[in-house]
Amino acid sequence: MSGKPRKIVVDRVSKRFVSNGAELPVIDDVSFDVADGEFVAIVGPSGCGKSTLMNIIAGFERPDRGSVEVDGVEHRAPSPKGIVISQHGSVFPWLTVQQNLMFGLTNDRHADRGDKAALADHYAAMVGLKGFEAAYPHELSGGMLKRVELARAFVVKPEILYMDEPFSALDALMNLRMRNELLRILAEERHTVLLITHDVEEAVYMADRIMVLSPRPTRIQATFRVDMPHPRRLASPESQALREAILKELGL
Ligand SMILES: Nc1ncnc2c1ncn2[C@@H]1O[C@H](COP(=O)(O)OP(=O)(O)OP(=O)(O)O)[C@@H](O)[C@H]1O
Repeated sequence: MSGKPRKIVVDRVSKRFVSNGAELPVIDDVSFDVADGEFVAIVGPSGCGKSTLMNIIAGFERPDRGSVEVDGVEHRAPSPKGIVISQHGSVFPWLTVQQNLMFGLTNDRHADRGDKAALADHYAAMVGLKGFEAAYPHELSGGMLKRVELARAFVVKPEILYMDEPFSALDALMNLRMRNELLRILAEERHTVLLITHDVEEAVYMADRIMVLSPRPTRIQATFRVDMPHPRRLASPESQALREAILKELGL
């Protein structure tokens, strides 16, 4: 992270839930930084607390102890600097693709409706949805819907993208396409990305750094820096060695 400003600082975050009167410790003293423009992937065993950690970092959940800072300011609620893309999807079914993309654009930033529509169409084209601006979500495939979602996140130009298993509902081919789409957009527009995934190859293919979380209550078990240039080849000896090392950390 040499020289780059720190975008996100997670400092000694702990969290437990109380469920049926029993305490469930989920996050145990987790600290890490994310540099401005860095792509950090988080992998970990099922149920270890990845989504909880992401929710805390994105400001949707409060930690019991510790803090999260974004640009040096403590982050206690969701901020317009960041946008979440989750596996559940958040496209409005009653709006067209263009209307969905225009939804997050506030009036003060984008003078008139024509500007907003042009921006929406630009991002629709960017994710390969040119010609589908007037289509409704039910007229699109699952992969196209995911692309609407990606465009919807990018159109508001967030500084931080919080991605929680964003492509896990897609088939393998579409998953690969979306990874490349995302990398292409990131090469054009710099964003800081935090990605949660259970797919080790997805992390190896895209991230600058991969953190492996331990089983619950989760801690950072290992960190791997990925210095390979893009486009990466998952079949390369370097990628394979990294994948093996991460799987070993996960006990697989
Ligand atoms: N609001 C809540 N109240 C009580 N328990 C919760 C709550 N949210 C999460 N948990 C529990 O915390 C633990 C961690 O959940 P979390 O969703 O963060 O894990 P995860 O690593 O994202 O899981 P997965 O890999 O299966 O998506 C689980 O045991 C879950 O049941």
